[in-house]
Amino acid sequence: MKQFISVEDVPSVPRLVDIALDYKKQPFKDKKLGENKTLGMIFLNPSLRTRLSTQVAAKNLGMEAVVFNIDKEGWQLEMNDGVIMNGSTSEHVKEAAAVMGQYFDIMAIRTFPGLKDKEADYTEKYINQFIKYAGVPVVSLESATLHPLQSLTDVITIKERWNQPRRPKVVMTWAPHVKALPQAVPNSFAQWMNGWGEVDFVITHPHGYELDPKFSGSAQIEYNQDKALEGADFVYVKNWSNYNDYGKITCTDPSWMVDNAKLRGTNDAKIMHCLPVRRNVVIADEVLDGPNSIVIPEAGNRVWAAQAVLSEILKNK
Ligand SMILES: CCC[C@H](NC(C)=O)C(=O)O
Ligand SMILES: NC(=O)OP(=O)(O)O
Repeated sequence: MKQFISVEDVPSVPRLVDIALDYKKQPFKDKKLGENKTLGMIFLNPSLRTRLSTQVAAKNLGMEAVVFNIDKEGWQLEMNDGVIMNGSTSEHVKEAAAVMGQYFDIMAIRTFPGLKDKEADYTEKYINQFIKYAGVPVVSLESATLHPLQSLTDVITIKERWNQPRRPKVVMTWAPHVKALPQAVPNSFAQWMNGWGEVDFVITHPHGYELDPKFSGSAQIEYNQDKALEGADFVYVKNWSNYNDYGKITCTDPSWMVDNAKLRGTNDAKIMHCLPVRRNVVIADEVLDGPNSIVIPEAGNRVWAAQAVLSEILKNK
């Protein structure tokens, strides 16, 4: 694997999931693989899980992880090529990315969307500039439209819990939020559920909240949340801002919040969320504190997902 930006960078999802589950059983079996190698982790946005789990994964492989909050600690970056830099930007991404490529063997970067310019976000302008100039493999820590480490984690979490011969019904449901959030996590979850191909996948959301069809793909779309949740084995809860009316919040209906009553029609479904979650806005306390929530072990699996990705890139170097 040369980079990890999307499910399209993964030759075999089942094989990568097995590698991750093997690391979960034997975390230190490849602790020399990354010896004398350095992972640079560049953040343009906040993070808890991605930052900490990827650092632990690097350590498990013997790698040194260097974390840089470039939005707070670095120079203001110019992302547009060919401009006269006489404004507020002090350094061009051409130099910044190339210099960091001199220091690191692998670069990992988080670049949230601006949610203003749909074209800039959906052409992945920012992360593609880093890929173009870094000169080393790049791992996405969540880009404008995708979050592949989270989605690999979610596949791992479903795979390790499902032991019935039939395909599980997995339902991703929109839920309200007080801020306009990216579509990256739901885009990515849909892309991986479709790419993995081992589940019956349904997406439910209010009218107008359709995701980019290139990500929702073959998923069944159901606008009636209760109908969608009938018989669900896994419920993946996530808010996202409107893709069609780009970056806007066009629905604030609190009845989309997931509570125990909402889950009555499911097949005793396990509840998933990438975190951070707004309690009692997105998911009710009674669900998050109940026996069916697996959001904490789901977050724990972030380490094994990152370790599998880093090891596959190191083996390719
Ligand atoms: C992993 C989630 C990161 C981000 N969440 C927030 C709150 O910005 C999102 O919804 O994409
Ligand atoms: N799920 C996830 O990526 O969490 P952070 O934004 O805290 O890294």
